[in-house]
Amino acid sequence: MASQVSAARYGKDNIRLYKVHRDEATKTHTVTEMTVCVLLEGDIQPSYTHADNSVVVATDTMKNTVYVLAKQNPVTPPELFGSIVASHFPAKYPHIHAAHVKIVTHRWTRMNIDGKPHPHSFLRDGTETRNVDVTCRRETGITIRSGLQGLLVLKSTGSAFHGFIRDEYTTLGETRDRILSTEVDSTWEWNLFKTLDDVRKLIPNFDVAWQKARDITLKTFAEDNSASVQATMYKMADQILAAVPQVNHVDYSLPNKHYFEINLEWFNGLKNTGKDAEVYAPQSNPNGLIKCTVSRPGASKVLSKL
Ligand SMILES: O=c1[nH]c(=O)c2[nH]c(=O)[nH]c2[nH]1
Repeated sequence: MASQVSAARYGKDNIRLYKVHRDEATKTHTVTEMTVCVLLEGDIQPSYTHADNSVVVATDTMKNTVYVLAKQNPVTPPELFGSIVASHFPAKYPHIHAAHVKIVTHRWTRMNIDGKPHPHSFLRDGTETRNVDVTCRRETGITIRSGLQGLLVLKSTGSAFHGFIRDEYTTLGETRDRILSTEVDSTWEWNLFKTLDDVRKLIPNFDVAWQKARDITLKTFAEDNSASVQATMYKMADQILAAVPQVNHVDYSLPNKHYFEINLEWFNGLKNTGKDAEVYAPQSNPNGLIKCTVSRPGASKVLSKL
């Protein structure tokens, strides 16, 4: 049977990278730590079907390339560095048509010591990451999806859930006051960039967009009198579209991390439900999982990436 390879990409995952910037004038260091994945696409089928390695850029070469490009270029904002790495491969190798680069940037937040920012000491203040997914296709250009992931939040009131379908399968009670907790995964997709120079023109906008998305997420989470995860996440996405004109699509994926009331009536009639609830049981699983893509009116349809 002459079966064909109908889709293929390959590359190096979990490339770990750290870069320091030393400001000689102020003797201040700034550090960046990231994990990079590079996957290539192109005329590589013979490597699968005929054991022909003459078409193979070794994944080890890809790793080396990432380190060289990190030395020669800024690694921030990650949207720019991702675009530099992704553009390199189709430019360098004629048979490679597209490169996919994912960058996860880990937090190293400057320490405050005796009330002053320390010049070279940092702490990991949470598992939240700033992410980019960049694809460079020789034919079309550069697509960038930016995001933040792993931002764990909780509110102890200001959240309700009622009016949902009640039928013979339903046991959940209606609630006008519940705990709401989630781990935010938010993504915003930039309009297509034709060239790397077009990406460079937007350099300041990438950090601003990340900050706005994060601020909007936190403020809306805190202040919205939530009717549901669905309604609150739509408000977040809608505001990001308003705040960042070059973005047409915003995705959220939010687990609903449940906190169950515990009935303690059995212990001498101890009241711990409804308005008396104070001690709860946080649940690991199962959890709700609520996703959406929100698009600017008139924006071209995206294939669902949910
Ligand atoms: O905000 C919520 N949305 C749901 O769809 C849902 N379903 C559920 O059981 N609890 C919740 N909460």
